[in-house]
Amino acid sequence: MRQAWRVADVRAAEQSLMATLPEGTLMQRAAAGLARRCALLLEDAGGVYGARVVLLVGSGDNGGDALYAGAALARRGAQVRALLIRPDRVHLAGLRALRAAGGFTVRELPGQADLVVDGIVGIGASGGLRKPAAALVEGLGELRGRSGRRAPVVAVDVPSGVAVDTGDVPGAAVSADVTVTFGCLKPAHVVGPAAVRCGQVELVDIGLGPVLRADPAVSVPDAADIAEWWPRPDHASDKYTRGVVGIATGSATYPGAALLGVSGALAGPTGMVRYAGSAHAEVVRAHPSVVAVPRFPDAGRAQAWVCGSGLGTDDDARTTLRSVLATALPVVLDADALTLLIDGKHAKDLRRDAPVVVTPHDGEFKRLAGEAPGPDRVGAALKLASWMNAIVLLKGDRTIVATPAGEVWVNPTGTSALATAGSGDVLAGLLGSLLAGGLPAERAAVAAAYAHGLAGRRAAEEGPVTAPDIAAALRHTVFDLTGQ
Ligand SMILES: NC(=O)C1=CN([C@@H]2O[C@H](COP(=O)(O)OP(=O)(O)OC[C@H]3O[C@@H](n4cnc5c(N)ncnc54)[C@H](OP(=O)(O)O)[C@@H]3O)[C@@H](O)[C@H]2O)[C@@H](O)CC1
Ligand SMILES: Nc1ncnc2c1ncn2[C@@H]1O[C@H](COP(=O)(O)OP(=O)(O)O)[C@@H](O)[C@H]1O
Repeated sequence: MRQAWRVADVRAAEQSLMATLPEGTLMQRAAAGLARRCALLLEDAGGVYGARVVLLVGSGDNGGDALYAGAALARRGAQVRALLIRPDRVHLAGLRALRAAGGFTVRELPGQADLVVDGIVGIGASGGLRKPAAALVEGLGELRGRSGRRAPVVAVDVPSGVAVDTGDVPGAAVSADVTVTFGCLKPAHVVGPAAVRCGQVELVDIGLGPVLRADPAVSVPDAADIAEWWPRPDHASDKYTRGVVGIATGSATYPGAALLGVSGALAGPTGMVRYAGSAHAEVVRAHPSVVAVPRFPDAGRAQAWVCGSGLGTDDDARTTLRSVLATALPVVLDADALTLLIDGKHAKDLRRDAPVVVTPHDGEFKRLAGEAPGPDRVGAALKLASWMNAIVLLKGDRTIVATPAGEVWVNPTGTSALATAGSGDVLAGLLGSLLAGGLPAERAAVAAAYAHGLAGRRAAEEGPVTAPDIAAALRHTVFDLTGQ
């Protein structure tokens, strides 16, 4: 698992660490790590000696990092030019170091470069990127160097122009190939459109870990977490002890939603899938192992229910939702179930002892919360989770899972291949199976999003992706993750 901290917490940790160290130590550590990564990129593209390096240098310590790293590269024979955003305000010691190493300043962006270092602004940024920096960053991706290669852009700490604590990109911003960050990750590295701007993120240890005492703003699961959490059968298991998941989705009008939810559930860890709804005949035809009945009261016992997509919003659908919520079981509410909650004004404080996971996309979120997630997706998901007293899985490129207790996870495996009709139905079914298999609701949501994203990627390797392809790829994905 990786974790990211907010700027105020990073600053506090840096202050307490700096108090124990000679002045400038942290910047030297940061710049050394930055120079090392830049040198690796240049070595891959013809060597450091003679390479043309352009530094974009803002007026704060972010610019200082860039200048010291530039000095290190100049000492290895690179031609380093620094474009100072505000020549009247620059990290003077860093500039002296660059000049002493043979680097110099320029007034305009050179026509050619083998590497660009973005040190315009780091965690001290406030608001969108201002002029003249805003105009400067637009053309960066076009710079070319030796043998016509596009110059990679290395961002110092964060790409300039992103909102560090929220991951929003309010205006012009750098798109980096590599972001070298210091001490710990920040939310912009993992969430929102900013995460995409970071490229590959490399963390340089500057000794911050032991003094970073605040709770992280977000956690990011990795494959080892998911493998550890995923329920597995053992020699004493039978189909019931592995858990039974119930699917109450789809309708005569939308049988596909039922089929997709069931196919997601079948890829999960439970020993049995039950289905209740008017698509029962189609479900059994496509998936003979499923026990399917037309009505929820006749469905038999399950350990968790999934309710919503394709269900419709008529009286029958309302009755089914009411029955599902009346159980003492964990439930996943998706799509039409969310609409029914809103129409019935029942979204606030669901007051159930067993957990509820709601899985809105942005449109559903807007209807549930009364406003779109906006630029702070993590903050918005947390607010809705607290208001509903439910776990919120806010779908998107970096799907967010937020709990009423204030924990937040961001899924790193998303792919735009998932943006296809019915993909969310597969996710809801899988999530229900993980809940029924005994995972705590927060972990079930995180694990489902993780595996769903990997399955989308895997399916995309074979061509354009539809929701059944995601469900099919889930089996292989789960095997890769868990060895079973
Ligand atoms: N602290 C540490 O121990 C360590 C810190 N380290 C490094 O320091 C960085 C933080 O440095 P920092 O605090 O000097 O802030 P920084 O990101 O350079 O920005 C401030 C400058 O930017 C300007 N500016 C602001 N917003 C702007 C905008 N929208 N558009 C344009 N300009 C804008 C602002 O101008 P002003 O608003 O004052 O006019 C001010 O001049 C951190 O990210 C890391 O790289 C590492 O060395 C490791 C140890
Ligand atoms: N651009 C994107 N990048 C990555 N994942 C996406 C993107 N757009 C949508 N997704 C994912 O695709 C799924 C779509 O779900 P949903 O909107 O409920 O679709 P449907 O209702 O058709 O099943 C979600 O898991 C969401 O996170």
